[in-house]
Amino acid sequence: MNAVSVRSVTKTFATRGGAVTALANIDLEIAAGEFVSLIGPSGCGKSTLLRLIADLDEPSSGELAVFGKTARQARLDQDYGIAFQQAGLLPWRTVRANIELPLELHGMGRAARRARADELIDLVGLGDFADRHPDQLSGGMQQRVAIARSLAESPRLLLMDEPFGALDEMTRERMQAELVRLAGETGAAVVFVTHSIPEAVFLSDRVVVMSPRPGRIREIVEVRLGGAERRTDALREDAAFFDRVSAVREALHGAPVAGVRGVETR
Ligand SMILES: Nc1ncnc2c1ncn2[C@@H]1O[C@H](COP(=O)(O)OP(=O)(O)OP(=O)(O)O)[C@@H](O)[C@H]1O
Repeated sequence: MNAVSVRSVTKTFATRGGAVTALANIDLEIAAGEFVSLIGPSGCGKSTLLRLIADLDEPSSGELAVFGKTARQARLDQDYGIAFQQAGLLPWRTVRANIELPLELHGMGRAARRARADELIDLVGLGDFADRHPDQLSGGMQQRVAIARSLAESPRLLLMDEPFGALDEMTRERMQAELVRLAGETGAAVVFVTHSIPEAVFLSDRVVVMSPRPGRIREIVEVRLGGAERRTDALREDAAFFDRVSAVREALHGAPVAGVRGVETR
């Protein structure tokens, strides 16, 4: 059964200036365990698509399934972890308590919760900050807390909207490698929104290239550079990697040049 199934989905927003079609006729199947990135010019509907999958909004037409359930049922069953642009942390809770929150809500015992949170804090490199509050952290650190929280229950689907956007380049590359490893180990499918072509290529099995408004899928680029063990710094220097980066870039530039605004090509 596929992790995500999007069929003929359209999303229109009513605005003061009239109806805005954010997504037009999107069809996309994401297999269990598959890593798929969404990339495209600013405003092409990447976040909207992710929000529909997460049941934070509803399609205007078409159908959407998450592990064969409605998006709503999947949300109620908490079948996925979410890490979005805004970290969405609770300001009155410490880093550790924020990460423990989903575990607490699901009735995990105190000791097990603490052990799991410590593991995740270690993973995102916040060992010295476990007892701090979000307002005592940088934006990038807050994002790392949100990522740790999304991983807390080893979900079989992760929905991530530019989760590494505020990270410095070194941390970003380390987190990319960790995310690939984690997704591989837990068999989680990932839907990942990014503006960075190299990031999309490094992480993904497939890169979905979207066109400017109304957002459509222009092309799906197969990447498949190998398992987590191959996703090392060496891969970033590899000819196969550059080849896929070029393929995604060309797919994006199929648009008028003005259309690629907002996409990092570094
Ligand atoms: N709640 C809303 N009401 C009205 N219009 C909206 C709403 N949410 C999104 N839109 C519009 O839908 C389009 C797609 O927005 P979306 O945020 O999904 O794009 P995006 O590809 O994620 O952009 P970015 O890369 O800049 O984050 C945009 O034109 C946006 O203005």
